[in-house]
Amino acid sequence: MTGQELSTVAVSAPGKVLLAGGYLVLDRAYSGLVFGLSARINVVAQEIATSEGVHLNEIVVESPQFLEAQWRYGYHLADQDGGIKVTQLQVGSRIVSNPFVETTLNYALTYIARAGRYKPSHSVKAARLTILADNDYYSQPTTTTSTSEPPSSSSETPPASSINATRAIAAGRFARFPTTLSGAHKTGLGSSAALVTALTAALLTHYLDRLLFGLDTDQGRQVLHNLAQAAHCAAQGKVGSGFDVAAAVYGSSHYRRFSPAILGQLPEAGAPGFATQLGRVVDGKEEDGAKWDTEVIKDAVSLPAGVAMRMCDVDCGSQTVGMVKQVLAWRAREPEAAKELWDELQRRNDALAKVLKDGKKDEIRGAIRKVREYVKMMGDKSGTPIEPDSQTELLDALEGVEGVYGGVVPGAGGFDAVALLVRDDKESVVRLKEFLEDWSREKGSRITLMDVKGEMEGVRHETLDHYQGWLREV
Ligand SMILES: Nc1ncnc2c1ncn2[C@@H]1O[C@H](COP(=O)(O)OP(=O)(O)OP(=O)(O)O)[C@@H](O)[C@H]1O
Ligand SMILES: C[C@@](O)(CCOP(=O)(O)O)CC(=O)O
Repeated sequence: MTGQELSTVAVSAPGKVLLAGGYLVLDRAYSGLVFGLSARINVVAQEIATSEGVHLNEIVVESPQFLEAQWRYGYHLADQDGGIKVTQLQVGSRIVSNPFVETTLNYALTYIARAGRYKPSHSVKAARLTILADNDYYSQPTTTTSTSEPPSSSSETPPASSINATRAIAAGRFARFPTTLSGAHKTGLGSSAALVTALTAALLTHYLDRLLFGLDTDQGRQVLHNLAQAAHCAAQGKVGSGFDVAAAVYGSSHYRRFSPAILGQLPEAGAPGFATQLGRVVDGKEEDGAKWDTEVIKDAVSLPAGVAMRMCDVDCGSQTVGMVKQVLAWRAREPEAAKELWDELQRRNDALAKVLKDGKKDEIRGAIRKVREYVKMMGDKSGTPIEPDSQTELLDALEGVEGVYGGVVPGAGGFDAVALLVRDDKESVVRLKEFLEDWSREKGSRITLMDVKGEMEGVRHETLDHYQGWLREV
């Protein structure tokens, strides 16, 4: 595996929205209606060329849209089957960590070294990974300029650091932000899950022979899903429902989570036995006791012709932390009442999915109202602002806009977003934008229609022409 040149590859994975099934989907007894989004995180993997006989143990990851967004890592083979472990190297005067990138490298390189039978760790060749995120992942500042030049591909400093502007440059597909990544305002489209998935897919495709891994095979997508779920859970320090990673891999689907126990036995990256255990979990073989029970039914989800799923960013500054804890605490306190509510809400969510799947446009509004009634009840009973009154008022008023079938607070709910089902034509979008401008003015808030739309497709290969000007020569 050491001699040949590795090809440059580009992949992208979509963001997510959980249209129905928030909280329920945490429990395998229930499920969620998940949409993938047109906003994608793209990753390009390139080999870093070295002079003959020189071994460079370095993986460079960068997000040229942001300031100080370059992460460089050395790597070595950890003792006692601990897998490949990366160590962040200092760039400039300080180290800014990126736990999602670092954990993904530990997990993906460990799996690759094992599957590709790389013996010494330096036979994993040096690589550069460039991350480019579609604009809707982060709120754009109110003012944007209209001239956008991607940075020079030969520049040695991270390209975005040469930008002194105080505004994002958003004219192209990929905006350049005048901030660091931590200073950017996320819109909640699942950037970390799409990033972990796209980065894992790029690494697997770049390093492994096509006979060992193919993104377009069921088996390949399963390996990617399992590996990305494991890395994402480790990076975020908890095992969530995983609907965001499933959306990044498979796109829109009816999703039932995996049993959390599947990841329970996995040692920390670098710890003794990590490599073998990770391989066992990711390959998911029944005879190894590692069978995944995730259910992803793509056929169960679609939108009627002429209907689009759109998202609004509600930028009113208030965020509620600990909502999941609060809802689950109520469920534990009042299991019977909660079960009744969960069961009925599941029926209503399924009814909405069926109306959409069957293309019954005239039943969308009624089905959404029924879902919202129970989501509101879940919030009231648990004392959690899942559909807070300000969002209820907005969603009710939106029903009065011609072309809007209805909308919900997606995912965990709260103050920061609504997802709408709308007629997919220009006139409806113009009316919707005008309505949101008037509403924002009246309420002293800022609600914007994002460009992003619901989309069926999951992870995919891309051609390099999308990234012209953003890639360095290596
Ligand atoms: N463009 C990017 N480049 C590099 N890392 C990124 C990028 N976008 C996101 N990340 C990583 O993902 C983290 C954000 O993950 P987090 O789970 O907080 O947000 P999210 O997935 O967008 O949110 P939500 O789950 O609410 O949709 C960042 O701190 C960074 O580690
Ligand atoms: C509350 C929950 O069910 C959904 C959270 O969705 P979101 O991050 O708000 O899009 C949590 C989960 O599924 O991991």
